[in-house]
Amino acid sequence: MSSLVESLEHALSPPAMNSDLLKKFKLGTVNQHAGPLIIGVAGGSASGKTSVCKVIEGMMNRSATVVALDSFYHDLTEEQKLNPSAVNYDHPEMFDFDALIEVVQGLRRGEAVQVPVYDYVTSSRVEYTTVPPADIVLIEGIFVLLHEELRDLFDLKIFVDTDSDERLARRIERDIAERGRTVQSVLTQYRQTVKPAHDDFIQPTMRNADVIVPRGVDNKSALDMIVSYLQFVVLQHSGMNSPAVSHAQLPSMNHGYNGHL
Ligand SMILES: Nc1ncnc2c1ncn2[C@@H]1O[C@H](COP(=O)(O)OP(=O)(O)O)[C@@H](O)[C@H]1O
Ligand SMILES: O=c1ccn([C@@H]2O[C@H](COP(=O)(O)O)[C@@H](O)[C@H]2O)c(=O)[nH]1
Repeated sequence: MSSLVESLEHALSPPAMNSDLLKKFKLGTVNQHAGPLIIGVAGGSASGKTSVCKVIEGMMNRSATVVALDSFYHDLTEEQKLNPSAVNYDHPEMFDFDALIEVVQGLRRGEAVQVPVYDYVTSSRVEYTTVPPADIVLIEGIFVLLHEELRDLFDLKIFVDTDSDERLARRIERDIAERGRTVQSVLTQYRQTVKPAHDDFIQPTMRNADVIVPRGVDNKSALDMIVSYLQFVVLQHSGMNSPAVSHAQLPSMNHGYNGHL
């Protein structure tokens, strides 16, 4: 145990892991509640939140599931429906946080939950899907570290920190390929709402994170450390080990992830 704590302390330079989390980790009190570990993953648009979640999900040797804040956009008003491309999708009031909190609480109780499926092309909820319970629940979205009640449900808070020029480049490619946009529409939306929201609401939530992951999935060391940490906490939580579990009992750092999705 102490060797793991020491290696985490040395490997993660501040502010990568905050001292509160390290303290809880040392005391073995990260996850005090029954049920799965709930992890919030925030970051700017196209920072790599979804990709980071998918990699963590794939590396865990326990069941894991990902729920996106974007599934919880409110329905557009009749007026907004007349011109959906003029809507500001980057304001916290656009989301139904209460519905997301209910879903997180259900998963925390070990229940299957109904989650909306959002269509970015039509900016609407198209159906619902059943998400089964899992040992690890990842909640990703631009504002997941902003909303206090939601934030308080997380056992670990991660912020994916990717340069804004790289995020814009990715957003242009992704939104044209997957979300029915043009270069011009992506640039206009970025200037009018995406960048201001990032500066005003999203970037400041980095201070609420326990762990900051620069460069997203390119940061293989950070993902290895997060997964080892989660395996350890799940083991501790499931009573398979005492808090004095030794480093040697930890799952291997090599989970077969080679840096590619
Ligand atoms: N490290 C990376 N290098 C290159 N492209 C990436 C990287 N991470 C994510 N992407 C791509 O960038 C886009 C946005 O990534 P995604 O994980 O969906 O971000 P977010 O969930 O933060 O919007 C996707 O098309 C994804 O394939
Ligand atoms: O109808 C919509 C809904 C959302 N958006 C944009 O999506 C991003 C958030 O998703 P990420 O996967 O985190 O990028 C947000 O910045 C909205 O601008 C949209 O364009 N249309």
